[in-house]
Amino acid sequence: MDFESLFTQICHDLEKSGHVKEISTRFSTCSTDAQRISFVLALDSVRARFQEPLSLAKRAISTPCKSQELSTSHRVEGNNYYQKKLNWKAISSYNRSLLVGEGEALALAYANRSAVFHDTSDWLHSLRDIQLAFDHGYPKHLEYKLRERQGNCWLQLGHVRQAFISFNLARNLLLVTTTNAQQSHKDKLISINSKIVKLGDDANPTIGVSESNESAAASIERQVIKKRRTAPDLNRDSNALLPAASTSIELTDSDDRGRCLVATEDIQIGTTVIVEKALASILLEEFKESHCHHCLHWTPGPVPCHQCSQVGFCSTLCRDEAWASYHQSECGLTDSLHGTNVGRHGLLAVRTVLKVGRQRIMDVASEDDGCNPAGGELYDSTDYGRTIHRLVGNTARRSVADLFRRAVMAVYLTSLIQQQRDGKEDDPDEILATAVLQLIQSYPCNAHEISHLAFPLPGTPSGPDLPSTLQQIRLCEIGAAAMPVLSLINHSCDPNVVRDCYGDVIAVKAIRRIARGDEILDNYGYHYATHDKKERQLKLSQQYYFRCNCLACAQDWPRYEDAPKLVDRPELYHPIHRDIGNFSSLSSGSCYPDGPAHLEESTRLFIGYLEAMDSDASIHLPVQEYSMAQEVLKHCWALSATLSPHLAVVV
Ligand SMILES: C[S@@+](CC[C@H](N)C(=O)[O-])C[C@H]1O[C@@H](n2cnc3c(N)ncnc32)[C@H](O)[C@@H]1O
Repeated sequence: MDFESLFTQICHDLEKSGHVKEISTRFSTCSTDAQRISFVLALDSVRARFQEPLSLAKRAISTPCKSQELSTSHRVEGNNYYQKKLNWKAISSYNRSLLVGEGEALALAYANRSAVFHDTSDWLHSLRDIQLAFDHGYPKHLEYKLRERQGNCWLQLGHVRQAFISFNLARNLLLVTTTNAQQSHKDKLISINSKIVKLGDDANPTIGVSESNESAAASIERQVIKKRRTAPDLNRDSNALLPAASTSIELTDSDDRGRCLVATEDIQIGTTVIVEKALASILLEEFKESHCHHCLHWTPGPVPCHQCSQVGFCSTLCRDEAWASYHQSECGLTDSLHGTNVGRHGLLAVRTVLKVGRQRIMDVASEDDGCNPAGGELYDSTDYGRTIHRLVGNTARRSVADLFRRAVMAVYLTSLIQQQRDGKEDDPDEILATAVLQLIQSYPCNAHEISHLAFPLPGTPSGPDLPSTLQQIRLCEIGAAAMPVLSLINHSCDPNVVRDCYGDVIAVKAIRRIARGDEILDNYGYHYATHDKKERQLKLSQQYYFRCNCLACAQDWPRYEDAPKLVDRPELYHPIHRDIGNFSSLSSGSCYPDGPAHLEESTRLFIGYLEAMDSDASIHLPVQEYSMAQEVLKHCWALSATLSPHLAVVV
């Protein structure tokens, strides 16, 4: 149930009771989040209003969400698309069939999806789906088909022995099938025999068939995981006190903006200074069919959760890791949680407490001395207590009404995740609710967006006949993440670093020259080139509670379109415009995977232009060409981080 409606009802109840003023005065005397939670928990009107949504959530959790019938209908829809060669649409229907499938329906959907992957030369995903079809009890009398497909995939991947094993299994199965008198079976047998003969004696394996198949399944899974784009390495050794960052930066304190990161040496444009994996992350609901619920990487063929029909994973490894870590506590509740409409920060807060676990949260609460030291001690991204727990929440600057609303939200979310299948009635856990309250204050000022480039796909209105240019590629927000080290970076409307996402890992690169001693500055979504000063200042003060004093604000720089051009420097102006024109007209064909030589070339070119402008004392920002060169560079990096055509929402 939607939290805002619930909260409005609670406020009405309080007004009707005539106690609003008194409650507000008493609530304003609470000085800690623990006190705020205890206060809300003691209000009968709040508990009473929670009863209905909580029993609905409990019912949802115990309602079976897998359905053979629904799975079959999505599969049949997929088969129709497949026959019409609408491969992406077929995959999308099979994905849906798999999310809701169980038993044989699951096996059949995996098998059918493997056919599309096979036909689109995605041998690895085809092999993986074939294996999963067997694991879920694919009918024996049809197995020969999958074995032959499996043999083809192995062959294409250069694994001749595995191909030989699969073709032999296909032949043996065909020989014993009852209908082998049919002509089609005979033809198939001849074709498989000829494949086996072609492979020759060299391929004849010495190891047992079942043993090799088992290790093959593990190796397929490893290969699927290896296909994910990985972040670049840090430019230097990792900083001993700040392991996600390089020794080129360190954590310190500033007079007016709290903790900050500064350069310990001159940093060149393009240098990777931070590579951090999220302590916790969430995927937005609309991407559940195209991205992994756990690592947030794009996947053409998600593997569903064993129990619920709401989430998919890029691999069985991610599925098992998520289950062991947090998914078993939220399984069946994801629809109820999304239904609260509390937004990404509320959902991320819930995910964080589930992932960290009650015991650790309790330990951290008891150790908390309220200090927030900068530097001098280890700041490890995996350590909730020393990092995420201590993020700036701007509590003192929040109004009583804002804190009350958040405290009620924290209790509601905590009560939801405490709903159990066994029907036990638990009182809301104060420790967890307090942690959630702290996070829903700090995340709006600290959490990071996870984004992914979306390409138009063949078969969508914008492709494939039209060359899809870079303008058609959109940066989509697909999730949110808690990144402890990135959360130490302060804002500038003219930042010197940018972020690139590799699933739930973010790499931070210099987009300007950074001199030793300079602060590392990111942009919180309000850049001088795109938003004017008034709007920036307003948004930053509303969400982040500070007044920006960066150079762009101090000198009130014009936005991009009103900034001067470098016309009096033809030796830079002309080549920059020429190369931007060349870059923009690149077709998607050359942007797509695995041969991004032109991206490296463009990256090198535009770093060169930015270096030239940075080192020329006669060029003063803002300058249009500087912004343009930065934009191209950001685009090159984002493309290199994604580079996979995918099913996400596009244009
Ligand atoms: C993501 S945190 C940055 C790290 C923070 N300084 C700390 O001590 O943890 C965001 C908060 O830092 C402060 N901040 C960020 N940029 C700032 C700036 N340019 N000027 C003043 N305060 C800033 C604001 O309090 C903001 O809510």
